[in-house]
Amino acid sequence: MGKWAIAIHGGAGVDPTLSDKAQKDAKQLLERCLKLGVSDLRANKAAIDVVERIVKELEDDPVFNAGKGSVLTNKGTVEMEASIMDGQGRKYGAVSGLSIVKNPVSLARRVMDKTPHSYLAFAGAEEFARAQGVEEKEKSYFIVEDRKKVLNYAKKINETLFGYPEIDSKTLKPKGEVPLRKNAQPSFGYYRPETVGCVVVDKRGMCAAATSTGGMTNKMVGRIGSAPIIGAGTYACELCGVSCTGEGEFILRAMLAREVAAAMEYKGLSLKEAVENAINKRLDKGQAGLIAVSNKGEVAYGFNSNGMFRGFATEDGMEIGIWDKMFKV
Ligand SMILES: NC(=O)C[C@H](N)C(=O)O
Repeated sequence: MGKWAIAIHGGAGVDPTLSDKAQKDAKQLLERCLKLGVSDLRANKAAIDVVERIVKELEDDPVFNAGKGSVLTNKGTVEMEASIMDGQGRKYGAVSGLSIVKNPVSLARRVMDKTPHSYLAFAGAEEFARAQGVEEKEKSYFIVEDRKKVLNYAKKINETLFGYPEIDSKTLKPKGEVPLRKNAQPSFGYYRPETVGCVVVDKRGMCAAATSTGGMTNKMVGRIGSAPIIGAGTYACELCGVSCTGEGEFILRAMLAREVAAAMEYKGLSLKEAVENAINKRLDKGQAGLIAVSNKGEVAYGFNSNGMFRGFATEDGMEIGIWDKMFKV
C-alpha cells in the first residue's frame, strides 16, 4: 500500500482585517475537515469519496464561500458551482448556477457518475438534482448576513479594484489608499474569495480533486468562474490532484490546474516544481493559489495572494495556515 495524503483550502486572498475570531473559526473548520479526511483515508476510503465528503462539510459550514455562506451576485442572489474529478480514468463532473442544492459537489459527482455528460448548469442542473432526489434548501438558507454587507460595500466603491484593499471590518470602508487594478479586466470587486477545495491521494495511489464556490462577490448573474471548469479550477489524473482558488478569470486563462499536471506529465517536474511553475510563470496577472497532491503521497501548495486558508495531512502529521507560515496541529 502506498502513502496517502490530503490537502484542503478555503480560498486564496484573505481579508487583511480578518478578526482573530474569524481566523480561529476558519482554522478549526480546516482542522476538523482534515481529521475527517485522515480517518477516512486510514480506513481505506477511495480518494474520490474523500474529496466529496470533505467538500460537503466545507459547503455546510458558512465560514467559507461555498454552499451555505456563498457570496452574492450583483442581484443579491446565490449562484453556486462545483466540480469533482477522479484521476482514475480522468472522469469529471461539474455544475453551475445552483441556488437551492445544498451540496453542489455531490450534484457534480452525480453528473459524473449518472449522466452521459460532464457539466450541467442552471435550470437543467436543478431539474437533474430534483430527479436524483438530492437535498434542497430554501434560497434563504444559503444567504448569511455578512455576505450582504460585503456586496453592498463592493457596489459602493470603485469596481475596478485589484485584490484586497485594507478594509475596516466595522465600517466596511477601505483603510488608507485603495489599490487600483491595473489593466482592469473583470469589472467587479474581489472580496471574500474563500472558495473551498480538497485534493487527496489514497493508499492505492489514486488521486482526486474537488472545488466548490459561490464565485465572486458582485459577479454578474450568469457568470461562470474557474471552480467548475476542468483544467482551470480542478484537475486530477494518474499523477496528481489539483484544486485552485482566486481570481477565476485569470485561473481560466492559465488553465492553472492542468498546468500542474502537464508540467509533471510532459516536463517530468516534481509536484513541488510543477506547483511553483504554475503560480510563478503561468499567472501573469491575477491573484490565485492552489493545493496539490501526487500519487507518491506528496503535498504542495502555492499562492501569489496575501494568504490562503489551507491545511494538509500526511502520515507525518497535519499543518494548517492562513498567512505565510504553516503551523503543526
Ligand atoms: N475565490 C475563488 O476562488 C473564486 C473562484 N475562483 C471564481 O472565480 O469564482
